[in-house]
Amino acid sequence: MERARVIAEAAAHISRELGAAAIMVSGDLNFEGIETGEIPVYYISMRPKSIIDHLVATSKDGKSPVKELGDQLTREASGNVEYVQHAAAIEYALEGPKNGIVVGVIETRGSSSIIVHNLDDNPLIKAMKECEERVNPEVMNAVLKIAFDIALTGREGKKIGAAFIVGDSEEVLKRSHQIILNPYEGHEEAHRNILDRRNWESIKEFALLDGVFVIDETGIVRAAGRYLDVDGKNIDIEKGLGGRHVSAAAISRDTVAISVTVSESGGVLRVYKDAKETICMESLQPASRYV
Ligand SMILES: Nc1ncnc2c1ncn2[C@@H]1O[C@H](COP(=O)(O)OP(=O)(O)OP(=O)(O)O)[C@@H](O)[C@H]1O
Repeated sequence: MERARVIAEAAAHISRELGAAAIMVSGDLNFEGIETGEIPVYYISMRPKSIIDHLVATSKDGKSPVKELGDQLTREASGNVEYVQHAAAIEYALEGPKNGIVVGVIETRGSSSIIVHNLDDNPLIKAMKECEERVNPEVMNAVLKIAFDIALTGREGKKIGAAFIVGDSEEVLKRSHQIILNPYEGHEEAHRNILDRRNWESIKEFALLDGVFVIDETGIVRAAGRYLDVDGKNIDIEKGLGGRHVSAAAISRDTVAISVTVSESGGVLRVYKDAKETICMESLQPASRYV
């Protein structure tokens, strides 16, 4: 039997035995005709760039070829685990499995890996769940979906950035002002509710404006085009990030709001809580589901 088939059969067997919630596949593997016991198979998109960078960061410091190969395999294995964690967290935020085991199958030209991953131990999912303790999970979920979409597709073919400050909205409004007229002012709540998908297009449109979105605990957009009047001193975030990220982190220190940002430059989604970056993810194309 060809290698890919053997790997797919083995992954399906492991998944059935462990009662997995999903199989996540990357690479040229065909599950047609393989008994998966109704476990859904997701085809995930390419590895995020950060993981590829990590993989190719080989150190050539005079190590023996065997040690070099060992290091390369370790990097490859940890890169694959990170890749499955990342893809599973994105599917968690979209409509994918919420808990249990996910079996990841990564097929590259040189190697095949089967990774058994417990979603309960996924650091990104844990961080999302911690946010959900503070903000209505449905509201958090809607914000993440919109943010992923903005990170992935931008607007009119251009990459754009955005920031959503979610929860504790009275305090956030007190610590901010409009830089342009608030496009949500005076509109009925039904048209400002982030839980209603029909309002998502206009939210994405207003993401083009300068400033942040302020969203209350029930999902009502209180304002867009809002400037955060916060003190960015002593905010310890990744070097190279500017005003959008510093102010988003600072407002999460000064209030109990959660900040979700999308960077214009790299399409990276970050979440700040209590001034700390708790999530940093490159956007990936949503997986396509096979079963
Ligand atoms: N204090 C603030 N409050 C609200 N919005 C802000 C604030 N500072 C900056 N912004 C918004 O962020 C945009 C980008 O600013 P800047 O490039 O300094 O941030 P950044 O963190 O580097 O973001 P990106 O990675 O997306 O470029 C500004 O055009 C503005 O819309």
